[in-house]
Amino acid sequence: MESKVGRLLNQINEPNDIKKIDPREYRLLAKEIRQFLVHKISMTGGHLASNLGAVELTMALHLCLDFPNDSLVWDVGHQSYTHKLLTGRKEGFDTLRQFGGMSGFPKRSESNCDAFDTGHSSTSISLAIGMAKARELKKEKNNVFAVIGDGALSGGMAFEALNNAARLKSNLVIVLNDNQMSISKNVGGMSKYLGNIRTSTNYTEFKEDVETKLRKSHIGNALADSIKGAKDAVKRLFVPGMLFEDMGITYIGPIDGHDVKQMVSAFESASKMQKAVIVHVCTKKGKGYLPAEEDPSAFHGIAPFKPSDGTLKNKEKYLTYTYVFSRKMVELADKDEKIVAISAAMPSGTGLNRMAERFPDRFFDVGIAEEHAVTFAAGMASKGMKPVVAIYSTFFQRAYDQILHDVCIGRLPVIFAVDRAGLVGSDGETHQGMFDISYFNSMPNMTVMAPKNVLELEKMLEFAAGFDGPIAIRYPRGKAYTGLKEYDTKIEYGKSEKITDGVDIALLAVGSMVETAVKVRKILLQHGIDVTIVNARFVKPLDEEMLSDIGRNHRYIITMEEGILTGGFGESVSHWYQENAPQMPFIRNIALPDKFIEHGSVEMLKKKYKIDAEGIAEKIMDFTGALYQ
Ligand SMILES: Cc1ncc(C[n+]2csc(CCOP(=O)(O)OP(=O)(O)O)c2C)c(N)n1
Ligand SMILES: CC(=O)[C@@H](O)[C@H](O)COP(=O)(O)O
Ligand SMILES: [Mg+2]
Repeated sequence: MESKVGRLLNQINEPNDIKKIDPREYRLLAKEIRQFLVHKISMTGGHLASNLGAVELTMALHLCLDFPNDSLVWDVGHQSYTHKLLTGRKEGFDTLRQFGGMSGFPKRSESNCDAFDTGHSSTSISLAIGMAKARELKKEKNNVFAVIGDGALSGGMAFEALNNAARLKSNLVIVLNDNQMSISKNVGGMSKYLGNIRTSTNYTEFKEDVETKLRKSHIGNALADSIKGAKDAVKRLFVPGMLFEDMGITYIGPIDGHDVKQMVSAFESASKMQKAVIVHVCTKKGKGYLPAEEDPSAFHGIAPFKPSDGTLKNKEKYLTYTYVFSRKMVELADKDEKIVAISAAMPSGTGLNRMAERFPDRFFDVGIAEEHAVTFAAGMASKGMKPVVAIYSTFFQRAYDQILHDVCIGRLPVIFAVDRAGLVGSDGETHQGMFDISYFNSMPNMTVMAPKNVLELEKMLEFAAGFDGPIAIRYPRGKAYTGLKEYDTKIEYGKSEKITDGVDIALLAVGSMVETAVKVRKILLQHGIDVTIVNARFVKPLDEEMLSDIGRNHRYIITMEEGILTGGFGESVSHWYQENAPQMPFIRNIALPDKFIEHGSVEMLKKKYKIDAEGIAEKIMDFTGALYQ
């Protein structure tokens, strides 16, 4: 693959510049874009495969739309790289997903051609309906297009939106980018339906052909009308997209999503109809780069790699919490046949693929449907099963009410494996796992735990498997902590673990923050300050005996958590002392600020927000300054 910006891409520096390109050169332009994407993403990492698949689709959209007047909503937004390129953001690719650099998702702050900031799945149709309605009310004239993948179409919100879209009286074009893939293979009834459409006759051509030919022929209109009636009755047998048509949404397709000309003509026709129209385009995830075509899941979100063969540049192997979780799940499931596992379209991201291989009948991928995943688990738990729902912290946000209403009220034994809890890094503000402590903490009947290291994750999973009630275990992305192995006391409900005994200052740390607390202690020791470290283990319920003890023996109490301050562990601890301590200790809560955290490496972000060891030690010295000057 060549790395330089090609001749045609070089001519595209502003929105709508693509319209100046000679149509005979579209194929070459698509090639240049792919070369550019592979080259740049090989250096920064990013969502390669989805973007390679959407090159011609994005070109066709840009040929039909007028930016920034028209609105184009990208579902999830991970496939918007070509859109960024065609709207004058070539240079941004040097800093893609890096601290201070260009985001990997659409961002209105980055360009007025980005209609909405996205990151979570299945929102595009709702957003686009909202924009179309606003356009109607404001009596404006512009196009509103949504691009949704077949994976994102498995999400409940997308179905809710389709239900609503059928009532639109003005134009809305929903482009369904069907590559038969979510991150892994796409699953479910809708995916099967789309598969059937793909393999059926192209009725769009057929329908027009039959009617036009009849009306033009000497058979005449009367016969055409009567045949049309009969045809309507039988067409359900083989007409593609009839499900959408029956709902009141016009269906066009399936169309080759790598044929710019075909797509342009479909988009132009679709944009003339005063209603919602679905244009179904079929694409290949990873198109044009063999390693990504062969393994689109691996190249969905990829770390920097060698473009020559697609192998990762950083060969360092390290243990992750996800891996430890996946291994332990299989072990637990082996011992207890009531244990089942549920994933919302992320079997490999959560490590549940191991469970899927070992116990295919007890593993369920429900698609991008976090709300359904949780209530489905509640149903199983109500019948005596022990479901483990493994979802990233950021995506569990979707299922707040299902956890609260369907699981917690009935105290059902559902285990929530909260992966990617804490800062995740380069995906940025839509993906940071910083709210889960607060939302799980707010739920009655919920137990919330966080392991300090890999061994403790295993122990917590064992504990949870034998626990009768809702329980969440949160653990972070990336390299797992393997230190402090010697601290492995039995997990007891609501009990913390003392790591070191010091004087005056106690650090009460949650999960990943125990490792940081050990580092903070080292720094403080250099200043002659020895501190007590407590591994909280449980965020909820609080270890009241420990709090009472620590409160009696320490003047300063520092809580530490990798989550937002509001509603978090620190606030619970402060509140407990307020209510229970005869004399209030000085308390400082170390947590993430009440704001959305941008993209960048986790290390940099921790430094910026002063939740790294140095930052925390500095805060502690400031806070306790009077004592130690
Ligand atoms: C609510 C939510 N759950 C999970 C994800 C993780 N996720 C990002 S992209 C993706 C697959 C999307 O598949 P599709 O829409 O078909 O797009 P493709 O990558 O195939 O182009 C998933 C599961 C997410 N972004 N949002
Ligand atoms: C776009 C999206 O939501 C996912 O692809 C996400 O980026 C995956 O994150 P991990 O890399 O942590 O699995
Ligand atoms: Mg897809």
